[in-house]
Amino acid sequence: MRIGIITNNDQILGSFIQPEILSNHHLIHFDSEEKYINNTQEIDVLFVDDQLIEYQDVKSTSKNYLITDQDLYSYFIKAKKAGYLGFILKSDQLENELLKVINQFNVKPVENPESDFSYLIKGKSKAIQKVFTVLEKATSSNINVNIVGETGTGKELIAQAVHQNSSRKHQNFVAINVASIPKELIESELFGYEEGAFTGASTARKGKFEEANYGSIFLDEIGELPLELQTKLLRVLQEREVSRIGGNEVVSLDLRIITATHKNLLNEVNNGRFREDLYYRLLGLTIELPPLRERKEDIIPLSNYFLEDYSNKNPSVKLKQLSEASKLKLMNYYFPGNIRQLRAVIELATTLSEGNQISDVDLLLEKVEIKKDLLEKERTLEEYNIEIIEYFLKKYKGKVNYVRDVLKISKSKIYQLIKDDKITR
Ligand SMILES: Nc1ncnc2c1ncn2[C@@H]1O[C@H](COP(=O)(O)OP(=O)(O)OP(=O)(O)O)[C@@H](O)[C@H]1O
Repeated sequence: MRIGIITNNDQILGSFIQPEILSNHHLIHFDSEEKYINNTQEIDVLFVDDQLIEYQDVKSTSKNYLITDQDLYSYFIKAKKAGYLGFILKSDQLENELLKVINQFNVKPVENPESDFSYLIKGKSKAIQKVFTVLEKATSSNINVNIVGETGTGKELIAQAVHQNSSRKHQNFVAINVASIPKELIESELFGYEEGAFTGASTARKGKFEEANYGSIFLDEIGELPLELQTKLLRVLQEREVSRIGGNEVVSLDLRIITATHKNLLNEVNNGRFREDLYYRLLGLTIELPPLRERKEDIIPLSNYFLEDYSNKNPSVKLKQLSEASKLKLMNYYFPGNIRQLRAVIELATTLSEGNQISDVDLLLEKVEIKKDLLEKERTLEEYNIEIIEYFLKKYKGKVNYVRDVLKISKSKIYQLIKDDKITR
């Protein structure tokens, strides 16, 4: 049995309810950000702060209660009409009232309330179970976490799961994608600046480290951090303090650092692109997210979850089922964009399909097409090989692992061709 509370009012969790008191129950705190609210379908009993009433779709399967400070009959009627079973008042009795409602549903305390990740991360494959085991270790300590996986495998989701299941869950989770910020802005984004620190710094601004203090910071694509900033980051991590650009004040840091990369960082170290000392500082626990094609048993459960999620978020969209042919098509596809691509394909198919079923033609999967003129010129077999390998290497943006899997050839063969200048990446 899972209990949820949606509120953006810290007071409710702060002064009225001590989170530890409810921690025997599976209390999940959502804030007003839509992404959390949209994750409430699997909650059994949900308490919603009345200030957020318009955000919450009470058609979800949970039993919904309002938390309100308006003891008004008309309000009660409104809540009933909106599908709420009742309401409890924001008062110093709030905690008792909450427990009364919970007990009414015979909610059994869960044995280990900190270790259920399945409300956020879907999938039942062995690979994902292994991820859950490492996640459990990560959340019960303050260790750094490093997530490795191809694009779209769920690295950011895992980072959120680490944060939301840790003792820091009521503090900020701040994510920053190093690769998406122009090089010259990364430093001020991470460390902040004082007014007048440089031209254009008309007001002082906190950096991401300060924003994340007491919570967690997620440094996505850390392998892209320029070398000079790696030195500064190392200093911040060693001294556990930060000061803004152009400032003298030092802020002590108490946060968890979660990093992610699609690159093999050790290779980057060996190639002199990543500082070895920083690599070891950040190392901590590593969570490897396998590509979707290596956990095929997750494809259909994930597809069903995305179908449900999409129709929950768009009340005018009916929940549709996958036909047998469409399941087969999904199972046989390669998914270079992993789970992100699967989600997009399913959402588009829902829109394209007529009726209650999604057929295989509704699933638009990018095809790998060999150039038509391939056979027009005469070549040796070796030349054909080179042309095909080069074609796929370009298609998959230089990702040798993809090409290896598609063409079933060894990585060393590809690297040899690159080394011999027979193909370019
Ligand atoms: N196990 C999962 N269960 C449900 N949704 C998932 C799962 N894994 C990934 N997703 C969804 O797939 C999409 C991509 O995930 P996410 O952004 O976490 O990937 P990423 O590895 O961080 O990608 P990138 O490397 O491109 O930043 C998101 O919409 C996320 O919610």
